[in-house]
Amino acid sequence: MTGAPVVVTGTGTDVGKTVATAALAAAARAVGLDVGLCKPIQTGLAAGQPGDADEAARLSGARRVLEVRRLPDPLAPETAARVAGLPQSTLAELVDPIRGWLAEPVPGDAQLASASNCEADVGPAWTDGRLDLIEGAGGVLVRLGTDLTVLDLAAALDAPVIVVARAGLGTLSDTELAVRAVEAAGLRCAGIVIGSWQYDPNLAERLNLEDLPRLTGVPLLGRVPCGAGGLGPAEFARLAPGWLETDVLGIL
Ligand SMILES: Nc1ncnc2c1ncn2[C@@H]1O[C@H](COP(=O)(O)OP(=O)(O)OP(=O)(O)O)[C@@H](O)[C@H]1O
Ligand SMILES: C[C@H](N)[C@H](N)CCCCCC(=O)O
Ligand SMILES: [Mg+2]
Repeated sequence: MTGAPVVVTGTGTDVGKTVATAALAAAARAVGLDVGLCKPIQTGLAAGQPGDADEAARLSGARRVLEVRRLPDPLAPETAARVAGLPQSTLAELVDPIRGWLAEPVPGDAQLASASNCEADVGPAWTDGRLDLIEGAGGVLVRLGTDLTVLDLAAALDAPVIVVARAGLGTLSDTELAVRAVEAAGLRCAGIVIGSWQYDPNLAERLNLEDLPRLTGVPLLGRVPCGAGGLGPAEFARLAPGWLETDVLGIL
């Protein structure tokens, strides 16, 4: 029985979903979990260019990557398909390949941490030594297809959802709206990750550390330092677990 994957969405584009996904992947690998990284629809990249899932794998060292569909223009997937004159993605066209990917056994040489001997207190997101992370496109209500969002994917996969948010002034309303959208869809929002944390946070950023969990009702799971995406993989993998709450895997 495979645990549910975890969907990583955000309050918008460029908030840090990919780097936060990579950080979660690195933290899971650090306790022996085998990590899978999925991007259902990648937009804005030509064939052969590394996508978000490839980038998160590069940074974290995770080896299982799935990108279901790629569309050429840097737009919301539904818009990108329309302007390219291509058919819209359906829920089944995204979920079925993901389910097949989730059903694949992890590589035989993976040194898996079973639930019994895993050092960390990890939660129900995995049962057989794996954690699979699915990154949406842009913000939580971005259309992946006609009347289709990443929340529909999360619901179909029974996946908890992490919201990646900005650090500064303006994030309180954006983040609460995103969390409310997740919960209005009947999904569990496992928590918030700040996707780009300044080394010298200003007053609003410092206070948001308390106000984000207080106002949304979900925990702040960590902060990814700004520029983290520019670290080398070894440095990223070494530092990333420290950016997240020590019990983050238990919460998932
Ligand atoms: N290689 C890098 N070097 C420095 N900064 C980076 C690098 N990659 C990403 N960043 C920065 O980190 C922040 C988050 O980028 P990221 O790609 O994780 O956002 P995202 O939410 O995944 O975007 P999208 O909606 O396109 O998926 C951005 O400010 C980006 O400029
Ligand atoms: C192309 C970019 N990298 C993102 N993946 C797509 C972001 C779509 C945002 C749509 C919107 O909210 O206006
Ligand atoms: Mg991304």
